[in-house]
Amino acid sequence: MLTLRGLTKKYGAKTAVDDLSLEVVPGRITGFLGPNGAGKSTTMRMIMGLDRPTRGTALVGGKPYAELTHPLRVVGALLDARAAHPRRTAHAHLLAMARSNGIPARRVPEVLDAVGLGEVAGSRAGSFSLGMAQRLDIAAALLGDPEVLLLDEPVNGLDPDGVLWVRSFLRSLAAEGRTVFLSSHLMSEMELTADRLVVIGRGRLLADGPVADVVAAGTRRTVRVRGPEHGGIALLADRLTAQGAEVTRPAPDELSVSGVPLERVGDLAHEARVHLYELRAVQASLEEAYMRLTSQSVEYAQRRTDETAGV
Ligand SMILES: Nc1ncnc2c1ncn2[C@@H]1O[C@H](COP(=O)(O)OP(=O)(O)OP(=O)(O)O)[C@@H](O)[C@H]1O
Repeated sequence: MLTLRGLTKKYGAKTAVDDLSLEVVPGRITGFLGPNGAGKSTTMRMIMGLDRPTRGTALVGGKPYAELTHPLRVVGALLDARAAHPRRTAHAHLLAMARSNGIPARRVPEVLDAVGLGEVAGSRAGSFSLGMAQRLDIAAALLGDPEVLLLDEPVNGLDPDGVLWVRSFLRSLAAEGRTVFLSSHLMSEMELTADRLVVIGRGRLLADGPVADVVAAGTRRTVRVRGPEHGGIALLADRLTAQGAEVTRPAPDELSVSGVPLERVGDLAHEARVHLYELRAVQASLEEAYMRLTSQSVEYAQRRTDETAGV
């Protein structure tokens, strides 16, 4: 369990993390989303005792990190990619970590096998591909068999096989009852991986809950309608607008309707004697919800404009 209470970090006049309170529960993968500069890394650093909060607390398994007797046995983290020295073998890297943290040496082959690196234990970390290096960093995080795992952008730069492996491995760790907290910019990946989501913007909490709830809260339901291009669809658009619906016409035979339930759209079409070819509720994506939730919180508005221009 990870508990943040009123967690705040100021750098001079800049508030990087602003009164953040949340609980990250065991047995689930909780995704940590936010635009650049939202405060994700600062939050993770405070949890790991690498940065001191200006106010508030971050508790890991009920205690601040600094008060943990054997921190690696409580929380494992992947904050910087390629943490191992390139000349060290995977085995030697983990053994050094185990020794300096009072962890039995037998854990080293165990975690190497768990991440699928057992056969290359004697190879130098510098010869590893990005995917293998990522597995080694995850093995290091698992060394103390911790109940809490913290991962900052764990699939950054990985190929599809690597992404799939990380996703299923994290799922198995959550299924063992561990608390898995991971940040990512890849919203589509979060939608597939996370059970719960915490969204922040400008250091403040914007949403916290199951993925489906966050999507529902961040988007408006839309109804897609297709009908006869000439006459019918325009008539229906007028009727819908008169009922207070927000209507756009993405194609000559198509309407996108919000603010009116799907059933009402069907009834209005019937009353207006407009034949419909299609009437369906459009499933909003996490991406859409995220853009809406964070639209007021991006640090560099130009960056968001650039990002969306290509969509
Ligand atoms: N050491 C520091 N000194 C001053 N300002 C800092 C420092 N570290 C972070 N900040 C600022 O705090 C804010 C939050 O930064 P942080 O790196 O936590 O965001 P993030 O959500 O991890 O962003 P990204 O996704 O870009 O890594 C930013 O405005 C950043 O410029």
